[in-house]
Amino acid sequence: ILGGYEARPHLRPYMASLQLDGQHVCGGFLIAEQWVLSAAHCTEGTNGKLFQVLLGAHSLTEPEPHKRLYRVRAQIAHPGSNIHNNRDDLLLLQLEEKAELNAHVKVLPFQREDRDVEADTLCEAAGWGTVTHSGRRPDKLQQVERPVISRELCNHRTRHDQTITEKMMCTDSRKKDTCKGDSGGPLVCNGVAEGVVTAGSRVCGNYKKPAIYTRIAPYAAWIDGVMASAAG
Ligand SMILES: NCc1cccc(Nc2n[nH]c3ncnc(Nc4cccc(O)c4)c23)c1
Repeated sequence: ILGGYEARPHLRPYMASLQLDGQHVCGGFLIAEQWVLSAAHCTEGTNGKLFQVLLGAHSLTEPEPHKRLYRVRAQIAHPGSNIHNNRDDLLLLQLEEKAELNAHVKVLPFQREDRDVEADTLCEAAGWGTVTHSGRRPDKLQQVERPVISRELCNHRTRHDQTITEKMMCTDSRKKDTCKGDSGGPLVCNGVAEGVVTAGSRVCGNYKKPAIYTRIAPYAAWIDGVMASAAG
């Protein structure tokens, strides 16, 4: 997160850190007791290795009550996701067991009504992604508030030039923005997860390249289907 600030500890008890060999790779969030939603691009370069999912954390390194690392039973990328574009950039992770829910570990509801969030709506992104252009990684969860911008503006040829589909949304990226390692985290508007951070052009903090999110509502049926079929 560029231009943000340290989150109030455990005020975002749905936040997940997707890790490989103890290293934060991407964000994610708890959508059900045994399921985390993240971004398919997070699996690039992982050589098919399964993530471990850290829940209940504020600091990535310090011991904290309710902080727990979960093994992953299955990682299911959306069938339409691919390395060449940002379409269908969603990843479902089934935890080895149901997460122990408590004050520090909670499920975040996601939007099921497929309707655009109005431009200028203030939403929040959070994550352990880089906090400087030189790539400094924070130990503690960061957050930033960003206004939604219209798909029309985001699709302008000087911005993302007609690549933003109706299954994506954008926020202003002037100075304050999501960045490397924030992918997979939720964009929360009025307490509901409306989007999942996708890297897009990978640029951070430049107003010419607004932040892009995969809208969740268009994928509600896919998400429900995967969770139902893997249940038990
Ligand atoms: N703001 C959109 C967004 C959301 C999520 C991730 C991203 N960026 C990135 N995702 N993956 C990456 N691998 C390498 N570099 C990256 N961006 C980067 C790194 C240093 C300085 C800088 O200005 C930008 C990214 C960008």
